[in-house]
Order: sequence, then C-alpha cells, then structure tokens
Amino acid sequence: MNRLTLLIWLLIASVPFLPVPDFWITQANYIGLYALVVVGLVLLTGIGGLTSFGQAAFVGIGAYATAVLTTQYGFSPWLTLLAGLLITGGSAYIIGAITLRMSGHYLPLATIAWSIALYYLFGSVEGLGKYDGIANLPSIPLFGWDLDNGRAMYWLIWACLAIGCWAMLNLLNSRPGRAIRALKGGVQMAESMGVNTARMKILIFVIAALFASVSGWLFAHLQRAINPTPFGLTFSLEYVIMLVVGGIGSVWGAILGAGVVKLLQDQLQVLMPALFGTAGNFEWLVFGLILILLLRFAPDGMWPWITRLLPRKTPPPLATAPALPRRAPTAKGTALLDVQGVRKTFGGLVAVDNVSFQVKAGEVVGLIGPNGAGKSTTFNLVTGLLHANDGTVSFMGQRIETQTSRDIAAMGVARTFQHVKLIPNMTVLDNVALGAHLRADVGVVSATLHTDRRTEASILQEAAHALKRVGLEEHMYTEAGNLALGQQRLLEIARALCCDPVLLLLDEPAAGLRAFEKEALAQLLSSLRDEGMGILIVEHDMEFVMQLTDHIVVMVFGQKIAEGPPATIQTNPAVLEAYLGGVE
Ligand SMILES: Nc1ncnc2c1ncn2[C@@H]1O[C@H](COP(=O)(O)OP(=O)(O)OP(=O)(O)O)[C@@H](O)[C@H]1O
Repeated sequence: MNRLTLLIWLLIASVPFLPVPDFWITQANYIGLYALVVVGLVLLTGIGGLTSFGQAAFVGIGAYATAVLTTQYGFSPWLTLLAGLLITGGSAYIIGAITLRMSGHYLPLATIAWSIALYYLFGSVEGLGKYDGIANLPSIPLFGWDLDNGRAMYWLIWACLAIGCWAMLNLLNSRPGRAIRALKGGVQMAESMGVNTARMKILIFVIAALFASVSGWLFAHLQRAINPTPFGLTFSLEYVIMLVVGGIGSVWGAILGAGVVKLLQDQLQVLMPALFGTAGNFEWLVFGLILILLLRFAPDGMWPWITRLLPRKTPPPLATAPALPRRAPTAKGTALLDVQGVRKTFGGLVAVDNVSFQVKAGEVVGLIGPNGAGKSTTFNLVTGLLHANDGTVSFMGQRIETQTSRDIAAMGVARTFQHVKLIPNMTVLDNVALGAHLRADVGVVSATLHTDRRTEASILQEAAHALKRVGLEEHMYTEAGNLALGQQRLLEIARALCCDPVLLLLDEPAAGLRAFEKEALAQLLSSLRDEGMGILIVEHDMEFVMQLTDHIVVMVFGQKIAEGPPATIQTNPAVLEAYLGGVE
C-alpha cells in the first residue's frame, strides 16, 4: 500500500472521532454499504464482462439470513454472517450455473428475472415477515463492545470495505485475476491459455454475490429491521449506475461511484420535487440522463479522470524468484503433430478437405495458401477450437481431435491468433504472464490473501524473460492496447512462449512487422527450432516463409496440393499455377 492510500484510509478511520454530524456518518455508512456491492460488480461486470441486474437480491439473502437466524433462533450475528455467506454462495452457484451459460442480452435478462423472483419470495413467505419484513434485530457485539449506533457501525462497515478492496486488488493482480481479466478478451483466447472459462465465470459470480451478502448483513444490523424494498430491481439498477458513474473497471471507482450517486440522490430528492412542485422520484430522470451522457462521453466512468491527476507510479523492479518448472526437452526429430485426413465443413462449404501433414521437434513447417484456403481452420482443428468432421489429429502419439483447447494447451501446444487477441487495458507483462497460467497452481484463496508472492514473482519473471526474447522488454508496463499491431503480434508470441510449449503454432506472425522486426523474429524462431521446438506457421510473406521453414504444406480451396522443402515448393508447377498465379 502506498503512502497516499494509507493516509486516506487513516483519514476515513478517524471520521467518527471528528466533530462530524450524525447525518454525515449515516451517509458514509450507506456509501460504504453500497460500495461493497459495487466492488463485487467491478469484478463481475467491469472486469469479467458479465452484466448483472440482480445484485440487490444477494444483498437481500445476506440480510434475511441474519434477520431470521438472529431473531427467530437466537444465533450470534457473527455466526449468521457465515450462514448468510454460505446460503448466498450456494444460491449464486446454482443461479450462476444455470444462467451464465447464456450470452449477449440473455444474461442481463435472466438476472432481472431471478432478481424479481427473489424479491417476491422475500415479500410472500410468512417466515420472512412478508412485506412488513423482520424487526428487532440485535446489534453486533465486537470484543465486548456493542455496535448499536451508526458511529460504531461506521468502523465495521468501512473495515469490511477496506478488507474487501484489499482482497479484490490482491485477486486482480494474481494468476486467477489475470484469468478473470482474460474473460473479456473472449473465451477462445482464455481457453487456449488453459483457463477454465466456465468455472471462472461462476467463480466471479459467486464472489460478487458474497460481497453483496456481507453488505446485506451489515445493512440489517445497522437498520435493525428489514423489509423487501431495498432488495428489489430498483436498487439493483442503482448499483449498476454507481458502477458506471465510478468506473466499471476500478475498485476505487466503486467507492467513488457509490459516494457520488448516494450524495447526488439525497440532493436531488429535495431539489427535484421543489422544482416540479410535486412529490415524486424525479431523481431518476437525472440519473437516466447522467447514465446516457457517461456511456456516450466517458464510458470508463469518473475514476480515470481522477487517476490522470494522481502522480504516476513507477513500477517496482521485478523480484528475483525461482524459475517455473519446465517440460523435459523433446529430442529433435520426434514426431509431434500428426494430422491425418482431416475434413471440416461449415454448412455446405468444405473448408478443409482430407488434409494430412506432420510436424517434428526441431522443425519449422509452413502452411501456405491463398486467402480462404483453410489454413486458419486447420490451425483451429489442431488447437481444439474446432473439431473435425472426419480424420485424426495426434500430438506426441495421443489422439487430440476431440479434446478441448484447454486440454491441448496443457499437453504443450501454444498458439497465436490471426486476429490478435489480448487484453488491451492490461499491461504487456500481465498479458504475457497469462501464458504461464497452467505452469503454476495459485488458487483464489491464496491469491486473495496474497500468500502467492513467490509464485507470482516466478510467473512475472518468466513473462519478462519471454518479452526479452521477442524484444519487447522496454514495453513491459505499457498497456497492451497501446502497442502497434506488429508489437501486439510479438506480444502474442511471448505469451505463447510463456506456456513452455513443445509445439508452437503461429498464425501470420510477420503481418504488420517492419523489416528489422521480421529479421529479429526469424532469428528468434530459428533459435527456438534449434532448442528442439516444433513450429507450424501460417504466413503470407513468402520471403519470410521460404527463408525460415524446413518444410512447406500448400493448401488451396481446403485441399493440400503440394508439400516439400521450400526449394521444391518454389518450383512446383501446381503451386505456381494455383497459388502464385501460374508459370510466366
Ligand atoms: N466459422 C466459420 N463459419 C463459416 N465459414 C467459415 C468459418 N471459418 C472459416 N470459414 C470459411 O472457410 C474457408 C476457409 O477459411 P480460413 O479462414 O480457414 O482460410 P485461410 O486460409 O486461413 O484464409 P486467410 O489467409 O484469409 O486467413 C473460407 O471460405 C471461410 O470463409
């Protein structure tokens, strides 16, 4: 934690000692409660890209769990916090497992549906007090002290928020955190790096729900009485507005958003009825307008404005750490990839038709052909992104044509993409570190508690080494989206190297590179070949391919029309006719 952050937290902790009126303590309490929910939403929506309009329902589960168990069964509020977390976590897991398979606008619609369902459940069940709710909740005891007023609850609320922010930041800057951030870059890339995207989605859904549940527990014991109203759809929408206002990708933006919306709401609730001359929820008019303007002109919310004013942090030097375990080297000449008679159709189109070829360790094989020949489709068949209709694909003697891209990555096959797939707002170093996902075993708990320091240092060291190999070390802390296209391709190669692959598949790696960068890339690939790596490369730059490869496979209209060493391919009449436009 830097000095400025520490100073701000100390200032926040000292507020109840200062002559601050109770009104402002109450405001601060609600801001803290809302911010807890929004920090969860930052992870779910801002980072993970999953929109939820149902967080208030999870706040409700936390609140009702403690209300029922303390008032009807006499449990301690601390026990009911755990019970609430268990119930919320369980419900979120079940709801998530059902709804997170949906994509596009179906997911937000589903979250609205279960949010409404839970709201009516709270209001209809006799044991939950129906719409009157449950009253007379006990206060929370803490080391013999009764947190029975707003000032006392202030510390607990803001301590929970501080712990939540600390845990969330730890998580985001870790191996699972990078995997979560990769979700927004598309499932294909993340799965190719070995990330179990379905599990990650459920995980962030459950974590966001747990943040909401803690907020509900605190809310219930602050109010000492609850009813269904604060757990309905309107409040869920308010949380989303706070997220957008503060900045959807930032933990600190969550607190800012909660603060700005809460304070503005209070002012508007007084001002707007006076302006219209009648009572009503006119503040929503303003919120709607603010939301539209923000989405149009500042979709990243207000936090990026503030960060521009803050002093730039110099990243600390990377810690030295033990190297990550590497695969045993494969002897040159070992058969790595064996593609036999693969066929892939898209409806009536035969994209790949009965294609066979092999790649050995210590060999660079070029896969060439005009546009639409089926090269990328063949790549996708080898890496498990697509499954062949016919034929077999084997890697080191093991059949892989029905395996997932995650399993194939785990076996030692790494790839780059024709259309670069990276996480633009993550640093180059973190993007590359994602490649080492399968080489370390840091779980969410360890990441959250920051007990993963050693492994994290090893991962970053590995990523830095890969960046050095591709000549991008000076851009380590640049946001990946700010790199030129050619450099982004080099980043993808570094990420693939970070997987410690046996077989490297490169889809048009030289596209967008300048002459000296191509030269450096050719040298790098040659040295990887000398180390025993097998390389399959799709490339349109013929000079590059002819100089680098040991063997070339030529495809036209989905079929293999020739294969052999570059010198033979260059003079093959069928290739010249079909691919290069015929013999002069
Ligand atoms: N998901 C898909 N659905 C339908 N058709 C597809 C799909 N993917 C590829 N195709 C078609 O399959 C054929 C082969 O495409 P592919 O991208 O594999 O060719 P390519 O050789 O990699 O071409 P390029 O060099 O332009 O990238 C093309 O006609 C393409 O339009």
